[in-house]
Amino acid sequence: MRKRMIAGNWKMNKTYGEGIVLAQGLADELSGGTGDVDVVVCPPTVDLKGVSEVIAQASAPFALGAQNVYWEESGAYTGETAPDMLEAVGATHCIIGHSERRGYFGETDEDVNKKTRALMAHGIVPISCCGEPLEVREAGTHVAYVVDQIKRDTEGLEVDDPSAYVIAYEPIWAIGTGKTATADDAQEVCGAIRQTLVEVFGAEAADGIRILYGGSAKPGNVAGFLEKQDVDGALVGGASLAADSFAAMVKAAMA
Ligand SMILES: O=C[C@H](O)COP(=O)(O)O
Repeated sequence: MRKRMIAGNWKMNKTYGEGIVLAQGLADELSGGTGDVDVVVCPPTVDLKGVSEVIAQASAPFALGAQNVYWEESGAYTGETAPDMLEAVGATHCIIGHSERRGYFGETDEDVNKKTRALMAHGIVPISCCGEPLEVREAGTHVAYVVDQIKRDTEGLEVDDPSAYVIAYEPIWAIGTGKTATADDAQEVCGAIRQTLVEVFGAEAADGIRILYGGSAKPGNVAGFLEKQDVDGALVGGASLAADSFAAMVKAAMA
């Protein structure tokens, strides 16, 4: 049985002080616990340490995730962050391959593959994103597009603990647009991702890997996605920027 996961991607929002306030608000909202749901918040890099302290001080029932990582251990890579730097501030998860990083910063499937290996070597859970642009969806080739992405992103990988590797399917046309995929749209692609994971890792591992949906997910629509067989949670952007809406999504996942 896969444990549901609700992950919040703050993207490039919230200064240090604002991040502390949001994390504290979320700790208050979720003080009753999150039941059998894994909750992760992914603030900007400079906010990680502060949010980590809020989690520790408030015994908050959520984990800390980063939004990016570099695969080298250290060295002359200006502006980058190594896996052990994330570990040192308490990050246990890390988003990689988000379409915004792919689109604006040229991140490739090869990069995603290297980042996955680096994170896994440090025991940090990758939340590895995939998803098709609008023109691919309109051409009706979205399933093949995402399956190819998954095959490249996972090439040569070994997954010892399926619960420590997470995929997020985010159709690019649904991100921050208010235009949501239907739950059936999500299931179509998430089902194909699961099938691909069976081919890549075998049935047992594939059955334990969580697949999240992301793209204008909100308190009002998240339950519909979670009803689907191969959708195990949500990667939330805009609705994770307010404690009450994000907490409402966690509570919907607990129901
Ligand atoms: O990482 C999160 C996704 O890009 C979804 O963002 P959104 O919920 O604002 O559409």
